[in-house]
Amino acid sequence: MSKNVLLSFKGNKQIDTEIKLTGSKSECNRALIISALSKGSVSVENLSVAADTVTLNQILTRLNSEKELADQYTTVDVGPAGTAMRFLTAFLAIQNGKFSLTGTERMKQRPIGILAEALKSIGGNISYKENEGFPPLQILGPFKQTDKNVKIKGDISSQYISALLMIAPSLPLGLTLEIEGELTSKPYVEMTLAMLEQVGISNDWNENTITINPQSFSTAKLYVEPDWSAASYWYAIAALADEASIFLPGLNGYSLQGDSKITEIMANFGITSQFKNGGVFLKKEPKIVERKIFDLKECPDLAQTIVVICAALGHDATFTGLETLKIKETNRVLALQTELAKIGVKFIEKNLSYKLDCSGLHFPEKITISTYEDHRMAMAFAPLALKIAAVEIEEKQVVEKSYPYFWDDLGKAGFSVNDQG
Ligand SMILES: O=C(O)C1=C[C@@H](OP(=O)(O)O)[C@@H](O)[C@H](O)C1
Ligand SMILES: C=C(OP(=O)(O)O)C(=O)O
Repeated sequence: MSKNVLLSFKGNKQIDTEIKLTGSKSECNRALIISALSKGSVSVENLSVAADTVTLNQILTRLNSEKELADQYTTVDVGPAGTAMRFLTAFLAIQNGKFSLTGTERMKQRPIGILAEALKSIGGNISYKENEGFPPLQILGPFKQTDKNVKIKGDISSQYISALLMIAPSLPLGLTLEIEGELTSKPYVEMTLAMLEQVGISNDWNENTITINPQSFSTAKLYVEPDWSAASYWYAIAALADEASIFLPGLNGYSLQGDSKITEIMANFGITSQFKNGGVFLKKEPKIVERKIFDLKECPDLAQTIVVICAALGHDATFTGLETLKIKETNRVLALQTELAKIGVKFIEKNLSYKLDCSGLHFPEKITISTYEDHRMAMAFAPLALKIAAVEIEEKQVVEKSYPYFWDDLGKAGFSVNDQG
């Protein structure tokens, strides 16, 4: 099977297309955990085809059918899915079985200690099977809650907090979570609370403390919106094309997803977003880009998209709020630095901010982009095919994590997409 894909865009760089995006993996993975905790009273509509969601769904379905085997060890492998790892750590901690929770080699380098220790502090029986603070984990039930108060650092990953919030209503004492330090990726915590509210779970968020009392889930349907992080690549395509008119059905202006901020960010680049006919229309208007500073603390998954857009447009800029990028699917800072160097662009780290220096920007005839097991490296660099005659993206299957039909959709929009050895 071919591993790489070669992209090009022949003729005028005009994009006129309609792309139906799959559901948000963040919303789906919350919906699946909430549905499992609700013991069936909550159902999910518009499930994503993202591999991270398919994996979590399969795991939860299997766990449900194996309940009677509570004395045996169950190995649960989340692959590269960060949300599945974090959400399942909390979910499994309150089940009756014995679990070994693991993932890819990269997952074993992504920290879990903050969440595991928080769960241990309220009665969870969790230990590290290899390295202290990292997966794989051994998780043993049954769970006996010993405390309702948890302190948790907020600046490493918001997923730890979301994981705890989702189990909170099912705990005999509920939970009072005190977030220490600055909260990163805050819209994802708001998404968790909003989805819990949709199924009848109330919360009290006061400054840095969130309380959820023991409550039962109402009978409800959670509807999953298409993925705004995936939409960001279409904004990038619009930004790099000469002309663009793109319709993305199903997206709306009142999203739970923080990455919907892409509409606002891309307005700076002349890409307008008009919500009508049940979706969003992107149009490219002539515009001189003036914005020089981008703070992406609330939308870290947009970082690669926006950095590559700026680089390709030769737009020097400063980025902040990227502290968590080094512990995602790959060290995204290093990956960006290495790949941007191939077009002469520097991404310089200085005092918690990053300067993009495009003074050496050049477009070679052909470029090959490494993806480091990171779907967003592949998708963020693919739009460069509107500027460079041939763009080869390595390990094309990485996109499956969140957007399996990405290459097909590029083909639909007029890119030529050819498998390479
Ligand atoms: O809760 C979620 O669904 C996510 C939260 C974010 O992670 P961090 O909170 O670790 O930044 C984001 O990067 C990830 O893709 C999905
Ligand atoms: C960081 C991401 O995912 P996760 O943390 O869920 O692996 C992502 O999708 O960009």
